Amino acid sequence: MEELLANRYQVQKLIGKGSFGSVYAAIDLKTKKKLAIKVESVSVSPSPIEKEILVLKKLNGQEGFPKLYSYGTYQEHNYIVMQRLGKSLSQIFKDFSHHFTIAEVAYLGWQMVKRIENLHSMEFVHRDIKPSQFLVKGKNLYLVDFGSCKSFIYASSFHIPMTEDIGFIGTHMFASRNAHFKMQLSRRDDLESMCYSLAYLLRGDLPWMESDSSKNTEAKIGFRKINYSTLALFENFPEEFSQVLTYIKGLNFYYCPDYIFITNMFKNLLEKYNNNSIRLFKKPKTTCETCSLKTYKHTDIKKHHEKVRRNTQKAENCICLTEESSSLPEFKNRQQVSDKIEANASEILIVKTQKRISEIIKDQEEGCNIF
Ligand SMILES: Nc1ncnc2c1ncn2[C@@H]1O[C@H](COP(=O)(O)OP(=O)(O)OP(=O)(O)O)[C@@H](O)[C@H]1O
Repeated sequence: MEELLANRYQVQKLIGKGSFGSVYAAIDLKTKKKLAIKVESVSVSPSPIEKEILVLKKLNGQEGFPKLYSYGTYQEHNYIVMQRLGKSLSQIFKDFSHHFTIAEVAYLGWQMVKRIENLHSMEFVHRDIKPSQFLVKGKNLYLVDFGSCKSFIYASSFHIPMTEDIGFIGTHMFASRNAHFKMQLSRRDDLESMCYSLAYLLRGDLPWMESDSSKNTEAKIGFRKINYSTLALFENFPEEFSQVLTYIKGLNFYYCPDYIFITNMFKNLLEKYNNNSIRLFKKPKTTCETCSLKTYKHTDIKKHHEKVRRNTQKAENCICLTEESSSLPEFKNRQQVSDKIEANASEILIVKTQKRISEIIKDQEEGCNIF
């Protein structure tokens, strides 16, 4: 990948890799805007990027979808220049040690339905809904990756027919049951995958995934998914989640889902559970396992350790080692200083005692009296 694309976009670093392409952070030298550039080889056919351009153009930067700035072909690669967004839900879920509250998942459900409804209103089905396709920026959730999209309307007003044997489309873990049957997918399937994404964010796993990856073939996962009951999937969680999935599972291939019904279910849940406790859009404080500071705000652990190292050096070089010391204005963590003093003091005591004992033994050997 060249560092300067189309004489305007300065490519900075790789931020994500998908099955077909790579996504780079970049900067527009003209406007100074922070951008993301998705790149894929021209040899990929049919080209997911071409489909993505078509969908992004139609979405036209609506709330919750990345803005499209430019696209083209450059040195055997197709590329899209778009708005740069933040972390994906799967990355944030990891940052929160795979634990979201019910209010957080209900909030995400509410936002996800809005995005999916919006995409459907443009006559596209996404066909690969999963947590990593939702990116956060500011207080908004964005839906990305439109390479698997399909228009479900043809000749201006006809719904595509329900055909079979179209091949598997999507991601095994989150795909709808119809996807495992290789059936043509419609609006209901995006919503089914959304429910599996929410189940994953509530539970931290999905029951059809085995730890032994050889057991996770498309057919085996499909079989387990079909036989797993909706109630069992959301056992121990508010019934609204299973009610939504039961409703979606009952939808006809051609049917326009009742998005308001689904949205209201999540809104009700938000009212029941404390919706002030949503942490998703704040930077998490994480427990650091490798050093003495309990929490850190830096998302970059290297930066965090560098700071701890600098602070520790200051403590070691300090002359006045008392907790109240005013000679350490820049050293914020006084507790750490006092812990260090205690550790140093007991070490000195041990050395002194050992020295004294060896002196006593020496004196005894030389026949001195000890009082
Ligand atoms: N606009 C963006 N801003 C910031 N990061 C992005 C953006 N678009 C995508 N990414 C990051 O790049 C990763 C890969 O992007 P994307 O999913 O679009 O690629 P893909 O090749 O279509 O992936 P796959 O086929 O595996 O779903 C995403 O998970 C996300 O972390």
